[in-house]
Amino acid sequence: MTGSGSAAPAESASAVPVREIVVDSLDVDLGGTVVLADVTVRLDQRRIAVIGANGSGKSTFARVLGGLVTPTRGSVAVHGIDVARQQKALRRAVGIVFTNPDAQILMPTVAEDVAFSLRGSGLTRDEIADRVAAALDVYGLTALAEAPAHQLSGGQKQLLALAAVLVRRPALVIADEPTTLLDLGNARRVGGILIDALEAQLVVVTHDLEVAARCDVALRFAEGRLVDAGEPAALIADYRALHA
Ligand SMILES: Nc1ncnc2c1ncn2[C@@H]1O[C@H](COP(=O)(O)OP(=O)(O)OP(=O)(O)O)[C@@H](O)[C@H]1O
Repeated sequence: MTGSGSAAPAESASAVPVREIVVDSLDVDLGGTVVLADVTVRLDQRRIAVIGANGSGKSTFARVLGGLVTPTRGSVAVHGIDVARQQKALRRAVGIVFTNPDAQILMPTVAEDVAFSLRGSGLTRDEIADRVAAALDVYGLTALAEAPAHQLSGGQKQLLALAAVLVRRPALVIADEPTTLLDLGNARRVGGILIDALEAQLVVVTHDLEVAARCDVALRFAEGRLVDAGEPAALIADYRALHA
């Protein structure tokens, strides 16, 4: 299909219902450049892959969904939340994992950084401690709980950033190249968590076509336009053929 219309619904791996992302005639101009043009799509699948060439607009699309870039024209609703008008509700609903984890580390130690995500959550100290311990365990960071966060390796920081986002249990997780810095074992660990175990809806921007293939739907951007949306296997085969 072309850049407008609905992506074909795909079966969700999770029994938990997901809500919808509705993008209507979205344009984004940045610094006088058209970065996204006329993007229209409805997404109710749980795992959504965003692929395409460097500079095609993938990260900008993800940043719009996360409220970090404002639409120039058109509208975007994430689970019924207007991204341009309801920033506070959007921040509660969405967790964003950036490519550069340094930008997300806010506290001196690993455990404090994960706990910081739960400030204002209404949980008791004990509940926070339990959630933090469980998150550190899932990401293999327990032994580093008291380590200075800024001294971790790049891959360990990536795991910490994921733990700090997912501990809040957001309804939508946006991950921009989440496995870029990870070794094979940790890439599998993170892929397993995001793709297989997560109950939240996931938008993952990735150049890793194996990750994209494991999603329920894939979107392909080219030169700021959504040029393909649908079942990942066929879409990826077409994309590979373009570069054969
Ligand atoms: N703040 C900005 N001002 C002007 N142009 C921008 C800005 N941010 C991004 N762009 C441009 O928008 C285009 C799309 O960028 P974007 O980061 O969304 O692409 P991408 O598909 O995620 O690329 P990559 O795969 O390389 O990460 C690029 O040409 C980029 O230079």
